[in-house]
Amino acid sequence: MVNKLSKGQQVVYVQENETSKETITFNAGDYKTNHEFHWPKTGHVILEKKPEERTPEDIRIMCNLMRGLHSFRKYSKKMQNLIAKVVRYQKYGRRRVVIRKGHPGFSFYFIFSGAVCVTLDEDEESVFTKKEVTVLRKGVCFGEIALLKDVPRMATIMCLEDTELLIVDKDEFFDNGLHHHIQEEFQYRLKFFRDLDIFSTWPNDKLEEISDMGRLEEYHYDSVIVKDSRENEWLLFITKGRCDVLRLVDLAKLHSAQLKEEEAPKRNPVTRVRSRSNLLRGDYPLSLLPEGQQSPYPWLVPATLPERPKTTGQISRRTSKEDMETRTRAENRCKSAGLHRDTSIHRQESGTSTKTHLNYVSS
Ligand SMILES: Nc1ncnc2c1ncn2[C@@H]1O[C@@H]2COP(=O)(O)O[C@H]2[C@H]1O
Repeated sequence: MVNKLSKGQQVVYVQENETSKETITFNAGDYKTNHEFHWPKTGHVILEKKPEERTPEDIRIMCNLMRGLHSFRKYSKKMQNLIAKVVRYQKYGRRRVVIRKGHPGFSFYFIFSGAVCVTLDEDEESVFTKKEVTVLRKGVCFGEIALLKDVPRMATIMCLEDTELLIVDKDEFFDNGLHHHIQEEFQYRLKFFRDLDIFSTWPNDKLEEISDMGRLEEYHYDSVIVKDSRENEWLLFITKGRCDVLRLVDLAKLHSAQLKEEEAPKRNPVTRVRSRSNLLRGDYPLSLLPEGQQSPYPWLVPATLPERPKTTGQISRRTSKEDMETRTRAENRCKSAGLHRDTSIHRQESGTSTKTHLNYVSS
């Protein structure tokens, strides 16, 4: 059963109940608020009570509040009720260390608001100077490894801003069977790695080690996974879906293009265009060549390109269709002249889903 609500000028269709099999006919993400909610007063009142004093109504309210956290939603209804019964609240300020690497583990955490950083470094302050760091935000849970494996904490977790955490302590974690769900996720990751050819010669304990340190993340269509791979400290494995690897090079800055141009000033009728536009400080990006304009590199003949696959990520997001075609033509001209490409695209796939699931391993 689908309900119709009006939202300003738009009409929004929503599922009436959780068990309905109807698919939503709009992208829920378009309506997501950017406002981050803090733990409300009603929640504080409930969490001040001891677990045994919390009423069914309290549990219902708690579950509603926690269902905004995707790691909480993964649990069954029954398990959600159990978590809501035993969870406690704690707020940490910026720079506070929640977990320190090497210490024993006593609790498991859900982030309700704010952001924390994961670091394997001895000096946790490095998170404020490193370019690329692992940040965990609202909805993510952490602190499961030390509890499950009965080992010291694998990493230090430090708050990047004021952060609200909902905490399940070790005894409740096991008494309520929370570890089963997490163990299943561990098994899934380990099996994934074991089935990969590149790890076929790895011993089990090493595979388990990288699998434990891995994270499973989910990305929606058209979202950027890594902005700059040179700054990235992770090895990424696609477990489901597909993504493009894009390389952007600013043609206007290409030294080799400049050299070619300087080598053939007489043959190059487009020097005119350059001085007229005065845009480019010496370089002439082929992508800016107007349609019908004679090429500055007459030996380059534009060829018809086979249709390119639709790309996700920055290029398709930033450029219009025309922009994309111009870019592709330019790229082709460069390629046939042995110059640099302005973009290079490698498609990486696993399955055909529009969502991409990644298994991360820190390098
Ligand atoms: N590489 C990582 N990326 C994100 N989180 C991690 C990473 N390694 C460890 N963690 C989390 O940080 C927590 C530190 O305490 P635990 O080892 O108990 O559990 C760990 C995981 O939940």
